[in-house]
Amino acid sequence: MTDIITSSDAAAKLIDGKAAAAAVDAAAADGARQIEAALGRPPCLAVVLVGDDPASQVYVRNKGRRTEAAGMRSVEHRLPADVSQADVVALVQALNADDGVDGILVQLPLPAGLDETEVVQTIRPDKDVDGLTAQSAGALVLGAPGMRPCTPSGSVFLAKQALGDLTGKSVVVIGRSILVGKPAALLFLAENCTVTLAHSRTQDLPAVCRQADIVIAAVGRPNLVKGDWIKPGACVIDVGINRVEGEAGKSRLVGDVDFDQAIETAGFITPVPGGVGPMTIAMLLANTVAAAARRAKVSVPDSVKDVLPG
Ligand SMILES: Nc1nc2c(c(=O)[nH]1)N[C@@H](CN(C=O)c1ccc(C(=O)N[C@@H](CCC(=O)O)C(=O)O)cc1)CN2
Repeated sequence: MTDIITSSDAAAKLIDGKAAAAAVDAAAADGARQIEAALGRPPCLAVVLVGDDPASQVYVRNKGRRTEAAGMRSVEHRLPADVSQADVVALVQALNADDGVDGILVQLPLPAGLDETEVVQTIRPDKDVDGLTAQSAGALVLGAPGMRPCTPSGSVFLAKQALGDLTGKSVVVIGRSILVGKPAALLFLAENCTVTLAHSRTQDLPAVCRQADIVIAAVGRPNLVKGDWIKPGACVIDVGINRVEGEAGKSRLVGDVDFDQAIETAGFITPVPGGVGPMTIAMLLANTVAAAARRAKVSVPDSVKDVLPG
């Protein structure tokens, strides 16, 4: 297995999200084999893509490929951007009722005009492999079993690879989205961290960040977090994926953290691309195996339990 933590020429070690995702994909594949042996069929993930957003098309294609590579069944439903709200809801209801489907994911964002909240809340909680329904969010708040959102779960996994037990660590999460910031704060709290949830109205954000052992940057603002915002030796998990104009008119991806600065101060840092991004799909595969197991009332395979947050 490729190392997940590797050294760099600068102060910080790199957290290799691709290597970590490969390890989680392998754990999901192992779990999928066990589910297939128990049920006579592999776990099945249904993905709904509405419209033709180029990035969403890439993510959905990659989800399908990696689901199948892990030995699971992948079903894709594509709807045009001008589909009605009622038709999207009806498709989700049909997938809810389909006993052969274990997990349902609606790729976000939905095109303007569609009510994202209503669509997501239509997903049956036991098939909510994205962890975004009110029931999943409530279970996270309560510390009860349930599906956890994929990118925050991936962030916890990477932080544990770097630091081991996270108990007592001070964590600053920048960004309060439902997809990443809020669930990330709760997941790190569940790891016994002391969590600050910072956002665009936080006063003196650099000073708030400087006291963190772990910084989770999830605001969608390219290079917002500067090197002198980072406590020496801290672990920096960059969730931002921002496309910016690069040299010769070519676009390139950068995170929310100024990587070239932060790598000189941090102890550990995720790159963009190749950091948290690949973990999002890896955790989706692990959630799909867990959903299939729980629906069939068989134990969640240990390989999958080991990679999901506690
Ligand atoms: N229903 C959901 N929608 C969206 C989610 C989600 O978790 N559930 N997250 C993002 C998109 N996303 C998965 O859906 C996702 C984003 C990024 C990556 C990834 O591997 N990124 C690569 C770079 C890819 C590129 O070149 O563009 C990386 O960071 O290395 C995977 C999945 C929003 N929507």
